[in-house]
Amino acid sequence: MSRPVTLPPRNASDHKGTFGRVLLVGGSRGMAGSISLSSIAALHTGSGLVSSAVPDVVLETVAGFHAALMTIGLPAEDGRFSSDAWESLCGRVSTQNAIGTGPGMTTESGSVAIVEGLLKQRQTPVVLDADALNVISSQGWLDGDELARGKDDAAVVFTPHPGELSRLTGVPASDVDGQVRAAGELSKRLGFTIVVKGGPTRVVGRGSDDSPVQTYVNTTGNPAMATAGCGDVLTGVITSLLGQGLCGWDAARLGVWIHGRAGDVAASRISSAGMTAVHLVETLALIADEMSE
Ligand SMILES: NC(=O)C1=CN([C@@H]2O[C@H](COP(=O)(O)OP(=O)(O)OC[C@H]3O[C@@H](n4cnc5c(N)ncnc54)[C@H](O)[C@@H]3O)[C@@H](O)[C@H]2O)[C@@H](O)CC1
Ligand SMILES: Nc1ncnc2c1ncn2[C@@H]1O[C@H](COP(=O)(O)OP(=O)(O)O)[C@@H](O)[C@H]1O
Ligand SMILES: [Mg+2]
Repeated sequence: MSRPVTLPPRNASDHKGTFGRVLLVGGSRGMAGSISLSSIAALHTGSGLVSSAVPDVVLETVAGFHAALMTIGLPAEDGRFSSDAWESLCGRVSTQNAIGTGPGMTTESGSVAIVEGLLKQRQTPVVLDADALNVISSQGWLDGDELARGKDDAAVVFTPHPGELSRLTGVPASDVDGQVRAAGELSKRLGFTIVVKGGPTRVVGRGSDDSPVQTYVNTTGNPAMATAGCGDVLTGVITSLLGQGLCGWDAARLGVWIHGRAGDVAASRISSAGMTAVHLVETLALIADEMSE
């Protein structure tokens, strides 16, 4: 049960500001649950303040999932972000300790502008998942080195499943070793940390600017997690850990570890076939102290 890295224990003088302010951006009409799961996962892994920025047509739905969540309604069209959503969001970016985006947001023009804006800014760490990654592949933004991170830039963490990674790299989902190699090349070229999801999940990245790209193989998790929304939960976990001050490499490794551990505990308490992402996110709250010394 060895953790790849630990969080410090909480002190008596700590307050919510100590544990970071994070923002989860995504969702659409029909996929309001995805970004809600990400946001609740951030609350359940220790973030002090969590907001969800969603198309305003789903604001009440998302707010109704958890009373501790703050919600920001962004301009919407046909149930998803409209092209001016980024203009409403961009002023809030620098107020956050970390931002996660992608779950449930579709790849329409509003999402394209949000992903572009978040990649261009370099102050706030970001996690990109699901449709944020699909936007990047469809726009061909990985072809050049424009997105490359320098040593003073905030972390970028990608969390693709094999289908998304195939769209990003061209390596088919069936070629696991090839996908890990392609993720390593991407990480080396652009300085990102890349979570290659699967059984087991691998994290590819580097701990500091002068260390080589490494691969961490996660030891937790199981096939009960092969159910809708479990990846959305991971997006929120890693965003939460970045917001608590971990670097991309540490947030991704500890994130996949606690996420898989919650999956193991939930599967044994519920059942392998019957466990859902809701059980997973509830279990995270019960075991979150396992991340601390
Ligand atoms: N409750 C919700 O609102 C949910 C919304 N979701 C959203 O639904 C949208 C579509 O995402 P999906 O991931 O379902 O669709 P995708 O089309 O990205 O992924 C599904 C395909 O990817 C491949 N794939 C996925 N995992 C694989 C694996 N382990 N091995 C091999 N191939 C694999 C398969 O070809 C599969 O058909 C996203 O916006 C996503 O965030 C999902 O996250 C599920 C839950
Ligand atoms: N067989 C498995 N073994 C271990 N973990 C798994 C397995 N199947 C799925 N998972 C985990 O569940 C999550 C699924 O993510 P993803 O495909 O993005 O789901 P969704 O988009 O539906 O939320 C990943 O973190 C993955 O590692
Ligand atoms: Mg996913």
